[in-house]
Amino acid sequence: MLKRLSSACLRSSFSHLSPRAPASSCYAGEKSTLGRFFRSLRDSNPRILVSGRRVFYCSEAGDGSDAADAKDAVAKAEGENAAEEVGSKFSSAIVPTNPKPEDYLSVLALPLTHRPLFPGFYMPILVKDPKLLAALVECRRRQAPYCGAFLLKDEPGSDSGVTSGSEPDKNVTELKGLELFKRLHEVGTLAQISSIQGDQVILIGHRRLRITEMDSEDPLTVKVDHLKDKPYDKEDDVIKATAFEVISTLRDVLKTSSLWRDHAQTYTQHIGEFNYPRVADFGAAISGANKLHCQQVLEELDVYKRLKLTLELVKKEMEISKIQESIAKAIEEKISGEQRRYLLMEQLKAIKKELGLETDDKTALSAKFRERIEPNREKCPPHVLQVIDEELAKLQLLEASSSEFNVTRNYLDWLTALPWGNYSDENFDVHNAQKILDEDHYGLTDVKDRILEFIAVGKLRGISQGKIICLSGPPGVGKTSIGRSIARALNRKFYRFSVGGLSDVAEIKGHRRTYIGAMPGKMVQCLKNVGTANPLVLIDEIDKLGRGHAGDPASALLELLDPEQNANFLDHYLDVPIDLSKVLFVCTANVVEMIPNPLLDRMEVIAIAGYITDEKMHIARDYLEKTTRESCGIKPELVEVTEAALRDLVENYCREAGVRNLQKHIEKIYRKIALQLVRQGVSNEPSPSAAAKDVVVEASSEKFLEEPTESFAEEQKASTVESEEAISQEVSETPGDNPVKTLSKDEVVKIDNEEIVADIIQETEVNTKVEKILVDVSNLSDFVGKPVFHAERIYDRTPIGVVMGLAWTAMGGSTLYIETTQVEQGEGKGALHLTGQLGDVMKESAQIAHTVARAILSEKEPENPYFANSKVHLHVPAGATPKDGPSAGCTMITSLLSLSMNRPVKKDLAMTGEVTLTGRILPIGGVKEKTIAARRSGVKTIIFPSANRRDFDELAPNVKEGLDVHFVDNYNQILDLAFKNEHEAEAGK
Ligand SMILES: Nc1ncnc2c1ncn2[C@@H]1O[C@H](COP(=O)(O)OP(=O)(O)OP(=O)(O)O)[C@@H](O)[C@H]1O
Repeated sequence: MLKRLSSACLRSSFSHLSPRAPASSCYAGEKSTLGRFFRSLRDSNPRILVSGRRVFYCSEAGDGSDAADAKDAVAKAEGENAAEEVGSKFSSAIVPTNPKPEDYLSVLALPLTHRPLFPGFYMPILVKDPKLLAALVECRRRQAPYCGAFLLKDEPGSDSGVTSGSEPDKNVTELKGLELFKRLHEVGTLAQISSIQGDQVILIGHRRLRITEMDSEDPLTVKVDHLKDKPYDKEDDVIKATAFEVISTLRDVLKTSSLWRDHAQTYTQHIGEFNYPRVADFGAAISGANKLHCQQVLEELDVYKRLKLTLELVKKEMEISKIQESIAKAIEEKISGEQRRYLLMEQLKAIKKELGLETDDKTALSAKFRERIEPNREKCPPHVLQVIDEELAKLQLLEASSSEFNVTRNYLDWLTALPWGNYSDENFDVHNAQKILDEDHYGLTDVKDRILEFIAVGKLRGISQGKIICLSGPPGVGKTSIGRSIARALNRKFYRFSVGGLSDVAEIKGHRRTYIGAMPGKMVQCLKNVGTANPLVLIDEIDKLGRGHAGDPASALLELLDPEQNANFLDHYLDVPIDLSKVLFVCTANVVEMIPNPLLDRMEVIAIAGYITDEKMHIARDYLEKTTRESCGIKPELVEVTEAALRDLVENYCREAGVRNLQKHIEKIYRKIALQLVRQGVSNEPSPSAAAKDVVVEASSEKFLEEPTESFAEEQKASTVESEEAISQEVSETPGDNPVKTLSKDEVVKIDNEEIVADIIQETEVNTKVEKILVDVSNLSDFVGKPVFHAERIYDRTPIGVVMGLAWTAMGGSTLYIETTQVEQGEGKGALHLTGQLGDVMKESAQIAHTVARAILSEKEPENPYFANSKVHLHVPAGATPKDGPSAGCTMITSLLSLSMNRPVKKDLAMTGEVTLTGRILPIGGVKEKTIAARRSGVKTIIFPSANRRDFDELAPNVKEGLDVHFVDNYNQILDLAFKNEHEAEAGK
C-alpha cells in the first residue's frame, strides 16, 4: 500500500498534516536525506532531532517519553519561537492531551488490508463502514483520537498472503463483530487519528499493541495490552553491525530506486529519532515486502531479531531493484537507439534538403514521373498528356499518407511507364528474315511464307499493320517456338501469355482503379514489360479460353485482337485509349473448332499438321540435337548419334505428331552421355594441373609488375625457370604417356609466360585420350530404355471383317481398325450391335453403313441373305478412347461387306470418308495428319474422298512419296479397290 501510494498523494497528505512546513522541504536531495539519516543514527540518544527549523517527532520513543517532553526539549533547543512552531505542528498531527496513549486499554479496531502500520509512520486508509467512521469522528471530537490498527488475516484457503499487494478482500466492510475479530492479527499498532476527510482517515502509528479480548461488537472494540521492545544493549556490536548493514543496504537501494527515494524522503522527515528498533521498522515499512513478512517484523519484540528480519527484506529489495535497474537500462538503451536513429534520419533529410540533394516525397515523385514522360512528350498522344498533367497536379494536392495518394501514384506509375509512340525499328529485309526463320525451325514453310509475305507488304507500304495469325496443330509441333522466332525475324519484342483456363475479363481488360489492389490487364502489362508499342504478342492456348461468371473473356479478347477496334483499346485501369493496331498478334491452338467463332473469323489460321519421319529426323539432327548438346555442355567431337539410332528413336519411341517427346528423348540421351564423359574425367573447366600452372604464371607476372628492378631480365629468367620446373613437374605427374613438351631455358626466357602455359594446356587437353561416345541402334536402349509398345498397328494382315481406317485427333492423325463379327444367325435375326465408346455421329454413321452395306450386298449377291439373318457386332478399338465423327463411314461398310462376303480386304490398305445413304463419299478433314499417320503405320494404299484431292495435292512431296492414293466419289469404287485380290490387281495393272 505504501509503495502504491503516489508521492503526490503523500505530499498532499503531509502538507495537510504539517501546514507550516513548506511542501518543497519534503523533497530534499538524496544526500541530505541520508546525511540526516546517518546523523540521526550516530546521535541516537537525544529523542528529539532538531534540524534547522524542522522538528521530527518520534511518536513513541524507545523509553516511552511522550510528546510533552518533546515539546520541552524543543523549547530548550530553539527558544520560544521554535517551540511555538513545534507546538502548532503537534496540534495538527498528534494531540498530546490526556489521557496518554498508554492509558488506552480498549480501542476501536481498524482492519488494515494491505500492510501493518509501523510505529512512527503515517498511513492513509479508507473507511467504508459508516458506523466505524462515525465512531472515529466521535473519538476525535472527544479529544481521545486513538484507535488500534490491525492487519487483516487472509481468508482461509486464499493464498493472497503469499504475494504482497494482492487484491484486497472485496467484502472487508461486510465483516463485523466476532467475524472481524477472528480475522485480525493479534499484534497491531496504536494509531492516532490524525485527520478525517470524507472516508479517508490518516493514521499515525504510535506503539505496538496485542489484542487480549473483544470488548464490544459494532463497531468492533478490543481490549489491548501495550507492548514494549525487549531491552537490548545499545553498544552490542552485533546489533550495531546488523543495523548498519540495514542502513547501507537501504542506501544502495535508494541509489537505484527513485520510488524508494520518495518514500525515504517522506518518512525521514516524519519519523523522528532513529534508534535500532526504529531502523528495523523503517526498513520494513518502506520495503515492498509481502504483508505477512511485515507483520512478522511488527510482532518481533527482540530488537536484534527484528533487525535481522528487516535486513532480509531490504536485501531482497536490493535484488529486485537491481533487476529493475537492468530492465530499465535495457529498455532505455533500445528506445534511445531508436530515437537516435530517428533523429539522425531527420537530420540527414534536412541536410539533403538544404543541399538540394533531395526534395520532399511528393516533389520527388512528380519529378520522377515528369522525367519519365519528357523524352516521349512529342510522341505521346495529347489526351494521355492531359491526363498525366491533371494527375500530377492532383498528386500535389493530396496528403501523402492518404489512400488516394497511393492510388494516384500507382496510376501515374503505369501511365508514364507505357511506351507511348515508341516503336522498335522493323526489319523489312525478307532475306534476312528467311535466314532467321530457317535458323530456328525446319520446315513449317506455310508459316514462314506467311511471315515473309507480311514483311513484303510492310516493306511496300512503309508500315506494317498488326494482324492476327493463328497457328493450329497438335502439341509439340513448334507453334510457340515459331512465334518467338517470328518476333526475332521481324525485330519486334516478344511477349507471351497463355489464356488457357482464363475466365476473368479483368485479366485482359484490367480492374477499375477504385478497387484495392487494382491492376491493369495483360496487354498493358505487356507494353510496360517490352517497352515498345509494336511487339509480337503470342496468345497461347486460345482454344482453351475459360468461360467465367465475371464476363466473357472471349468477347474481351475480341476487342483486343480486332484490328478495327484495337486502335482505341480501353483498359479499365488505365482509362485512356491505347493504340494496339501496330501489335502483331499470334495465337496458338490445338483444335481450331474450339475457338469462339467471332474470334476465329478475324484470324488467319495456319495449320501445322505434324511431322513425318524424315522431317523429324531433320529436326532432331539439325535443331534438337544441337541445342541439347550445347545446353549439356558437350563438345560435338565427343559424341555421335548414328542415323540408324535416330531413325529408331523416331519410329519406335516417339511416334507422336510433334517433336516434344523426341526432344525429351534426345535430352535423356545427352544427359547420360554427359555423365559418362564426366566419369571419364572430361570437363570444360580447366584441369587441376592447368589451374596450378595458372598460379605459377600469375605469381611470376605479378612479381614482374611489382618489382621492375634493373636485374629484371635475370629475375624473369629465374622465375620462368621456376615456373618451367613446376610445369614439367606437374605434367610429368599426369598419368599416361602424354608427350610433354620440354622447353629449354633459352626458349622459356624468350616466350611470354602466358603463351607457354596456353600451349601446354592445349596440348595436354588434345592429348587427353577421351573415348568418343557412340549411340547406335545396338546401345540405344541403354540410353532411353526399351521402345514403348504402340498398339496402333494390331494386325500385320487384316483378317476378314477388319479394315483399317484413318482418324484425326488433337494430337495429330492416327490409324484405327473397324472390326465386325457375326454374333448369331437365324431367319430375321438381322441386327447391328455397336461397341467402342462411339459418339452419336459415329453411331449414326454405323447405322448408315449397315444399310448401305446391305444394299450393296443385295446388288452384288442378290441371293446372299446375310444381313437379313445375321446379328453383327461392330467394334472400334481401343475401347477406352472415345471416338466420334462420320469419316469412318466407308471403313465400316467395307468391314461389314468383308464379313458378309467372307473375303479379307487388300493388305496395307487404309481408307477414310463419310458415306451417304446412297453410297456417295463426302470429304473429310485432316488429310495431312491422316496421310502422315498412315505412313507411320506402314500403309501402302490410301483411299480418300475425291473432294479431298486438292488437300492431298498440296502436301509436300516427301509426305506423298511411295503411297498409292485413290480418290473416290462412290462407294462402289472402294469395293473394287478393297476386294481386288493381288492377282486381279496385278492383271488390272
Ligand atoms: N520445325 C521445327 N524445327 C525445330 N524445332 C522444332 C520444330 N518444331 C518444334 N520444334 C521444337 O519442339 C519444341 C516444342 O515446340 P513448342 O513448345 O513450340 O510446341 P507447341 O506446338 O507450342 O506445343 P503446345 O501446343 O503444347 O504449346 C520446341 O523446343 C521447338 O523448338
